[in-house]
Amino acid sequence: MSEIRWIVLDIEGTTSSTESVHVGLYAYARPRLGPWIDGRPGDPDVRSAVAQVKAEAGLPEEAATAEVVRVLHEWMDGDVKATPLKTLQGRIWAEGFAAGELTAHFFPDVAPALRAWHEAGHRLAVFSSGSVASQRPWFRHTDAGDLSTLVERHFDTVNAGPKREPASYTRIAQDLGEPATLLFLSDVPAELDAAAAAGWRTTGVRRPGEPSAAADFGPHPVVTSFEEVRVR
Ligand SMILES: CSCCC(=O)C(=O)COP(=O)(O)O
Ligand SMILES: [Mg+2]
Repeated sequence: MSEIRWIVLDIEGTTSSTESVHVGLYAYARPRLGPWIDGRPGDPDVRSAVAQVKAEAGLPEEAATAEVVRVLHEWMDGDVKATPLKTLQGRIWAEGFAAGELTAHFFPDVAPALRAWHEAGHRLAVFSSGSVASQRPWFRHTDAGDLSTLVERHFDTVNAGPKREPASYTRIAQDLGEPATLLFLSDVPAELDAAAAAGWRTTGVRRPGEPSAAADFGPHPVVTSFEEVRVR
């Protein structure tokens, strides 16, 4: 079997608790979305994200910010991983981290494992629905110290594609290397299925108390902690 060169990490439910994302980050973004959008009328990324929200939600182009925010809130309530929502959330969170108002939660086994894997020569990347703009500060401002220097590459639904589609993993492999040398860790079986279909190695992360505790991981190896992940 090929040596594992890159370990690619999902965030929510894998490195970090779902509660910390939903209660910590989502609650931070929720009241800020409207004023934040209205405060950046000339920002091309914000304009593009707002236009995408309207298109995806079937709103007219002239819809008011309040209508857009209503859709964004609905998506957050359903944890819909819509790219324009992730773009807007990510920019707001990045400011929150920079201002010292947010700290990222990591499960206690994660930071020691990342340091050990890095020390052993494995390279680390992230593939999350959370935007790259939010992934970077998430790993920099953590309750386990600054982990950002361990992570060399960041992928999201913009630069790689949807996480449940094999083509996204093929795209990442074109960047990182031979699929059989890439290991993806995730709490979502459909994401692991997509990675495996692209030739990647996979491990399901079933953490007690997380939504994945009841998931069926099918043929994928399963761990409950990063201490159990086989990287050989
Ligand atoms: C930088 S943390 C943002 C987390 C987030 O918004 C998200 O949707 C996480 O989804 P994942 O693909 O990591 O399960
Ligand atoms: Mg996840």
